[in-house]
Amino acid sequence: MPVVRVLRRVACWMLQSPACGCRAPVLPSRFLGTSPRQIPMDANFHSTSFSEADQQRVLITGGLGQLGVGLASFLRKRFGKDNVILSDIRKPPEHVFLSGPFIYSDILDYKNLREIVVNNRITWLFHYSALLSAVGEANVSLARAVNITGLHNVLDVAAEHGLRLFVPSTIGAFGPTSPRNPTPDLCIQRPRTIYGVSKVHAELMGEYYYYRYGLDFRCLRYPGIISADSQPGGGTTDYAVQIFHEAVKNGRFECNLKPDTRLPMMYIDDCLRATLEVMEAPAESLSMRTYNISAMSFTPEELAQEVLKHVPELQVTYNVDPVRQAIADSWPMNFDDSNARKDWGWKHDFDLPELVTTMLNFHGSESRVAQAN
Ligand SMILES: NC(=O)c1ccc[n+]([C@@H]2O[C@H](COP(=O)([O-])OP(=O)(O)OC[C@H]3O[C@@H](n4cnc5c(N)ncnc54)[C@H](O)[C@@H]3O)[C@@H](O)[C@H]2O)c1
Ligand SMILES: C[C@@H](O)[C@H](N)C(=O)O
Repeated sequence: MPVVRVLRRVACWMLQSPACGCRAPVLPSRFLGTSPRQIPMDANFHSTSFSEADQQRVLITGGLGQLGVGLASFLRKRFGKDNVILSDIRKPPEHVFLSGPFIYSDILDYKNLREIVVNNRITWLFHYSALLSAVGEANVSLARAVNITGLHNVLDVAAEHGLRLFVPSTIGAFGPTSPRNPTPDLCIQRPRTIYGVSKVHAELMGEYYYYRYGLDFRCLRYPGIISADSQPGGGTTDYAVQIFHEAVKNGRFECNLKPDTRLPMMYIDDCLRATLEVMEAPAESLSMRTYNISAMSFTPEELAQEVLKHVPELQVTYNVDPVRQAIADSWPMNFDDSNARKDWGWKHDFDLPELVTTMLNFHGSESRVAQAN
């Protein structure tokens, strides 16, 4: 039954992971484009000169945004200061520049990216460069270039040099026709922002490179991330960071989303720990390459109520930004992350009360917290 045998081989290639052993290279060559991106026929993407036991050499792209500096400091504790290179197209502030290796890297410049990976013997790449949801809508062509063309460069470099690649996705990869409460890992994804479209593209391209070329692609869909010592880069969930700055600075906060807009959120420490955990998870524990992760879900009103317990004089008003509101209304309200919990043991530490206390403590309001308790 030769037809059945052929169909079985094709199905095996399409359905199984590269680790299954039955996926002999089905196609004769691995061309990802024209020179300089040609990948030789005999390339083996798993045969770098580094084994799992070796010291990782890490590159973070887009590292000067809300999350990258925290990620670098977290990974440096694990891999050593000099083994984690932060990169961006912006000039780093002095404390960042002095805290460990920093390098200029424009992800739109493929040769520059490849040179950095080769010269620094990079083994793991965390790809953080992006234009977020609100700024993306304000500059669609730049968002398309950075989020889509930039991703292609990163995928090709990672595949060419056998890197383990982490790309964050987002709650924004879902849209109004997705189930929103809760949103599972696998469901309809028809986002209506360029940011969301580019992130669905990233999820699919990464998974395609995994199945097609054996690229070790790992991806988490982050909720809105809340951080104390870094500013958000122009997203829809930014209000949940800004309320803390404003509460402490001047006791007033004007929210740009309606009071009952429910979105999934996470404290940055949980986000960074999840990122390292999924990167270190044994390949055989990963039943998927893209996972939802979740911690809490709240509305501006609920967040304000929790902050008011510590800063009773805080005045919150609402002045809705129609662009951000339309985006938020199309996003998940609650995120189902049961697969991450089952497969690689994901568990969050911070719920809303711990988040609020931690954020206010960081902003120097310990005295107010003490007074309120
Ligand atoms: N912050 C969140 O709440 C959140 C939630 C979900 C997913 N994510 C994802 O996590 C990643 C990091 O997010 P963030 O909040 O730090 O973003 P950010 O907007 O704060 O930072 C992005 C960085 O990318 C850099 N960048 C822009 N163009 C570049 C280019 N051509 N080459 C290299 N770098 C370039 C910018 O200079 C900036 O420092 C992004 O991919 C984002 O989509 C973030
Ligand atoms: C949710 C996330 O991807 C980002 N904070 C945004 O609002 O655009």
